[in-house]
Amino acid sequence: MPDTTVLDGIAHEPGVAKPDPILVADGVVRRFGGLTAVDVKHFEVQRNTITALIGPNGAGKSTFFNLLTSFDTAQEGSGTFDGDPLRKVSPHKVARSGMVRTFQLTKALEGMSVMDNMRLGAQHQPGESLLTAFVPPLWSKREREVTEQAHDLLHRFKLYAKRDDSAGSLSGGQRKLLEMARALMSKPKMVMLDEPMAGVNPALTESLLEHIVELKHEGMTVLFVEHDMHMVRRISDWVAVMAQGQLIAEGPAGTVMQNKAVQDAYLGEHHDTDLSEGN
Ligand SMILES: Nc1ncnc2c1ncn2[C@@H]1O[C@H](COP(=O)(O)OP(=O)(O)OP(=O)(O)O)[C@@H](O)[C@H]1O
Repeated sequence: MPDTTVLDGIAHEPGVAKPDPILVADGVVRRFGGLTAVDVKHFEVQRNTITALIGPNGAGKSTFFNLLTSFDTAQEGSGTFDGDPLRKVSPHKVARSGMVRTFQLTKALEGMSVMDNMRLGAQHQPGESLLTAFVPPLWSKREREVTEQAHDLLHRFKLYAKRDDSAGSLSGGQRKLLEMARALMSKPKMVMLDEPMAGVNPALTESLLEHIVELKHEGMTVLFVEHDMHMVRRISDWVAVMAQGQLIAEGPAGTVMQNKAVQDAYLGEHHDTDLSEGN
């Protein structure tokens, strides 16, 4: 079982240091023309915990998430993942180093079968090399391993019966499950989830929550961006709040949602989000 009590003694302050951070960002600035979308002085994600990144619309969450996953490049700043520098590394290299993010299914992926989507997810595994691709005996062994791993994950995510269906035929919730299952094909240390609950009907919500908690129990670290406060409260060990590009609060869900700066940020820009206990 992961030991999340390690966060118990940590100050509830933005940018606070953690005992064993797997991801560290320092002085990250991203501007679009005259607009500073992200200006985060310091941010650490504790290993083997579930951390939520929340904030009102336009706070800079997606931009920061893209920077952390190397899908975008900051004008200033640096970061490390598991001790290695993050800057100017391609997303594929990041995946190989053990950090993976989920993607919404694009049109091209929707046209492919569930199983082919899973195979694509295996492309950037740490052990993969050009040699494997060009030596047929190695290739077929690898192919068998990938198929086996995909079948295991599809069973676990209750998508096995759909393995030959096109990904585009799946329901909103099943797509989210496939996005997660596909990400796990790369055997990551850290999983970055972009709004895992968006478009998921209540029937599958519970199952998705359980799968995310399970990732932590298997030793992975999870960072997710989410608007659904109910989910944030249910599964997060730690919550980081952004507003106007900056990190304005950090701490356990209950604490940050009581924070005056957080309540003001939401009241100012996102009237339909209820931060109260009932949510
Ligand atoms: N490619 C871009 N070009 C110009 N401005 C951008 C770009 N991407 C983001 N922005 C701006 O940067 C700011 C932060 O946007 P971002 O999407 O990161 O916020 P967010 O917190 O993820 O919002 P939401 O919760 O609504 O998705 C916004 O003002 C947005 O308009």
